[in-house]
Formats: sequence, structure tokens, C-alpha cells
Amino acid sequence: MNYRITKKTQSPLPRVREESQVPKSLTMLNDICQVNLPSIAFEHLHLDSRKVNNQSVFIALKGAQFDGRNFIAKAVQQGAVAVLADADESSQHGVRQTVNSVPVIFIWRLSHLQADIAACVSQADIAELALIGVTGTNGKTTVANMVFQALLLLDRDAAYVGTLGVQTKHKLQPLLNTTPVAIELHDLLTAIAKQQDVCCLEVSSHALAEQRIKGLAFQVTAFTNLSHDHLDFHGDMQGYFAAKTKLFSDYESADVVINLDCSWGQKLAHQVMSGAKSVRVVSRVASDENSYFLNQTNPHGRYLIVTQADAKADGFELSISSESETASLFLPFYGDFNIENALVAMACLLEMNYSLADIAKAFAQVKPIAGRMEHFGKNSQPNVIVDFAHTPDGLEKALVACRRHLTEQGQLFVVFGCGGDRDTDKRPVMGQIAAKYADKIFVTNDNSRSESPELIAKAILKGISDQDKQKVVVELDRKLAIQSAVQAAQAQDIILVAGKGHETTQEIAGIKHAYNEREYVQQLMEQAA
Ligand SMILES: CC(=O)N[C@H]1[C@@H](OP(=O)(O)OP(=O)(O)OC[C@H]2O[C@@H](n3ccc(=O)[nH]c3=O)[C@H](O)[C@@H]2O)O[C@H](CO)[C@@H](O)[C@@H]1O[C@H](C)C(=O)N[C@@H](C)C(=O)N[C@H](CCC(=O)O)C(=O)O
Ligand SMILES: Nc1ncnc2c1ncn2[C@@H]1O[C@H](COP(=O)(O)OP(=O)(O)OP(=O)(O)O)[C@@H](O)[C@H]1O
Repeated sequence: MNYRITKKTQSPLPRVREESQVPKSLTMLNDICQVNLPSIAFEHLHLDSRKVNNQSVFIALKGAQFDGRNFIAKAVQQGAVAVLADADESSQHGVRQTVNSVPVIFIWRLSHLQADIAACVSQADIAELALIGVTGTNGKTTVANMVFQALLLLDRDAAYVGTLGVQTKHKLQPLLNTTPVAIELHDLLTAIAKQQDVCCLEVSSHALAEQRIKGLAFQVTAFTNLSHDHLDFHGDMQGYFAAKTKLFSDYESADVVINLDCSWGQKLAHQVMSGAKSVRVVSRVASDENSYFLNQTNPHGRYLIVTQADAKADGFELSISSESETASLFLPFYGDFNIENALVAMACLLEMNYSLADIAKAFAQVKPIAGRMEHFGKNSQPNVIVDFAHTPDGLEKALVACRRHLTEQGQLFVVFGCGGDRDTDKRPVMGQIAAKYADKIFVTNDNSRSESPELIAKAILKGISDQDKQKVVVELDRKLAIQSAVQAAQAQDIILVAGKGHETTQEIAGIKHAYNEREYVQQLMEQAA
């Protein structure tokens, strides 16, 4: 193959930031709101009355559950300096009222303006923050968090925003959304920009469809893969793909990383390259389609590929190659899909001008992501894998991923249940999948919610043939089920504990009980060691 090489010269060193404290006045929103707003100084915009302080403008929106306008009095009580509120009809646009002398201005179609408002207010504050945006059906959390961890190991002041919450070197706080809505996201990024100089952001398809990230400019944007999901929101796969591709067409991005090991990735690569954007493609497997992108027809000639991957008990020995460097590393992650995730993450760092040698060194120390194929246990113990997989497809992928790391003598155990009050059809299907891939099955409880755990377990068993039932144990106490699996397993075995991942509660009979599976498994393995 012929590769064209484009060498970058920019230094990877963090930029020196000047503290920007740009004074803000409501009048800055006059053009967007098409109304003359009072000249009132403020620091933050807040959608949630509970977060309001004496430097906030409260944005009162009608939501699906609540009407934010019912919280205006509370926001004013908490110190809001002004309120912008949803107008019920266009004739109300620009109407001013006061609540305890605080102006409340009604704006027609305010929710449609929220992204522009948020971007206008935070623009100057976040201008120096480098953003890495990751989208795709699966692997967003893993990739964005891998980049975040590697950047910390490379001595950068990094932050992460996504499904796990907002994370910096010393702190992790949960968030409601994968990608927060525009006003919350921009407020968060403004706070991050005061301390950090780079932020790895998971970009959900909902966020793209609703323009939650409007106004953001990225240093790197990355695509992991696309598969059947969220079609209730996007209609069909074309609609879903169209929403995802917005990140690469509608937003400024200095560089783009695309995983080719998914046909949608190849389609995206064609689109982005024809738009003459700078692209680095990644691939774990050689294929005819991929060679098309890796050879000289790729005008940018940048790639990252796997040349050798050997599965070991707790990860992969990998040899990787870019257009100009090669490296070997041990990747402490389970499952082939995590090789793809790591390639995407490493490619983002290559685009930030780190050398492959430095990236490989950092990746050897990157920790598994909380509750995503996270493994526990020492050498003399079975490997226990805690994974969030809670759908038939997720369970199958996780089981296949575990099988890849089994030795000939090893057996695969699975501990899982199904949630109550949700998709009942999946129960026997998950039973069938467990029977297909696992040597021993512990059927247990998940979030049974208002349903009977016994009946859910029975529904799971319906998918398992009488012959395979011999390898099934039903233990509805989740902790006991895990404990039984650990006691039954040998050092060479792998136990997949699927369904709860990073969650910290288990909902039984409508009550959410504190339950941290990761902590429990960690303790169990320490006691058993
Ligand atoms: C359907 C949807 O998108 N809902 C989002 C929306 O909620 P909402 O408009 O229904 O808000 P609401 O709860 O009715 O409240 C109305 C207003 O009153 C305010 N309020 C409410 C209570 C109070 O005491 N004080 C107060 O001021 C609220 O802040 C809000 O502005 O605005 C909220 C922020 O204000 C979001 O957190 C919320 O996302 C919910 C949690 C959600 O589940 N969204 C899903 C669809 C989503 O966005 N998912 C993707 C991930 C998809 C994936 O990849 O898996 C995501 O990026 O998270
Ligand atoms: N590249 C991938 N391809 C297929 N499956 C994957 C991939 N990466 C992770 N998974 C599986 O999907 C699960 C979720 O992974 P991750 O949290 O990284 O994805 P996500 O896109 O952020 O999804 P979510 O927003 O639901 O958290 C993992 O537990 C794993 O089983």
C-alpha cells in the first residue's frame, strides 16, 4: 500500500490561558431575543431554579414534566437578578412583569432560542477550552473517558463530560444527561474552562438533533460506530445517521477521527473527506473497504491500524501502526470492541500532536471505565467482569467479548437478570443468549421495580432449553448470586456480571436500595484473595 504522510508540526503543550472574566449584561441577548432587554449584569444562566444564586438569570421553560414558570418566585427568592420566561403566545413576546422588583421578560419560543442564548453568553469564556467531541451508538463513554484519562497521564488539565457525569482529576459528579441541554452544558464548560484547558465531551444523538452543542468549536471530533438504537426518536437508521453526521458537517472541527470497522463509518468517511475535512481513519481489521481509505486515495493519508492483537487473560497485547510510527502496548481492556474504542481514542491524541510512543505509554495505564467490561480479581482468582449490558444485543456482545479471553480450560459464567416494568419480550431472548454462550448461568434480580423478581426469572428461563437448564442456578438475591458464582469458579474462569454497571441503586418493589455492584465485587474479591 502507498501511504501519503502529512506530518504535523504544532506542539502538544497546553496553551497558556489568560483568565477571562468577561462582564455580561442581559442586553447582549437583544438580537437573539429580538427585544430590548434591561441592562442587568449577571454571571450565569440557569434552567433549574434550585441552582439559581444572586448572579443568575433564571430561564423559565415549559417542560415535559414541569412548567419552569411555576418556579419563578422561588428563583427570585434565591437571588435571581432577572428572569426570561416562555411566552404562551406570540403577542406576549417582550411583555415585562416584576416579581419582588426583579424583571421577568416573556419571550416567544424561548426554548428554541436556548442554544443561541447559551452560546452567546459563554462564547468568550470557553474560547480557550480545547474540545474533543465523541459520538456514535456505542463506546462514547469509553472513548471520551479513555482520552480524558490519557490526557491526565500526559500531564494535561483535562475534564470529561458524559454519561458518567462531569469528571476532573479529583472529582466526579453525576449528571442527568449524557450531553446536558445547551444552557446547562455551556454553564458547565464555562466552569471547566476556569480550571482545565481541554474537555472530552460525549455527544449524544439527542444533543445533535436538539442543537445542544450549538456554538461549540472542536479541536477533534470522533465517530465510533452506528447500530440500531433510539429509532423512536430518529425514525429510521438514515435519520439516526443524519443526526450523528451533524457533528462532522455542522460544527467547526480542526480534525476528524472515524472508525472504519462499521459500514456507517465508511459512509461517513466518504462524506467528510469529500467535504475536504482533515480525517484520520482507524481500523482493527484489514478489509477491502478499509484499504480504500488507507491507501493514497485518502487525501490526508492519516490512519491508525492494528497490525497484531493477542487476547490475554486480562487484556490484549497490541501492535499498532500509524502512517509514520509503530508501537506495541498492553491494553488492559476486555473485548475486541474495546480495541476499536482505544484506536479511536489514541487517534484523537495523535490529532492533538502527541507521539504514538507517548500515547502507547499512557494507554498502558488507562483504567477500565466504571462498569464497562471492568474487571476485578487477582491472578490466582477468576476474572469478574462488571458490565452495564442490559439488552439482548449488549449481553451477547459482552459474552462474546469474554469468550475471547478464556483459555482452553476456562469456563464462562454469567450472572444477570432483567428489569421490571420495561420491555418484557427481551427476557426469554436474554435467557437464550446466556445459554448459547455461557457454561454456567446465575439468573438473578435486576431492577425488578414494581414486578415480581420470581416471575421475571421465570420469563428468562422460558428462553432456556430443558437440556441447558442443567447449567442454571436461580438466586434472586443479587449479592448472593455473585458470591455463589465466585465460589463455584476456578482461577481460569471468567464471570460476567451483567446489567448494573456503574449504577448505585437497585430498585425492588418500587424502592431504590443503595447497591454498588463494583464496590461489592471489589470487596468480595479482596475477601476471597
Ligand atoms: C425529554 C428531555 O429531553 N428532557 C430533558 C428536559 O426535561 P424537561 O423539559 O422535561 O424538564 P422538566 O423536568 O419538565 O422541567 C421543566 C423545567 O423546570 C425546571 N425546574 C424543574 C424543577 C424545579 O424544582 N425547578 C425547575 O426550575 C427544569 O430545570 C426545566 O427547565 O430538560 C432537562 C434539563 O432541563 C433534561 O435533563 C431532560 O433530559 C431527560 C433527563 C432525558 O432523559 N433526556 C433524554 C431524552 C436524553 O437527552 N438522552 C440523551 C442520551 C441518549 C443516549 O445516548 O442514551 C442525553 O444526551 O442525555
Ligand atoms: N465500540 C463498541 N462497539 C460495540 N459495543 C460496545 C462498544 N464499546 C462499548 N460497547 C458496549 O456498550 C456498553 C456501553 O459502552 P459505553 O458506555 O462506552 O457506550 P456509550 O456510547 O457511551 O453508551 P451509553 O450512552 O449508553 O453509556 C459497554 O458496556 C459495552 O458492553
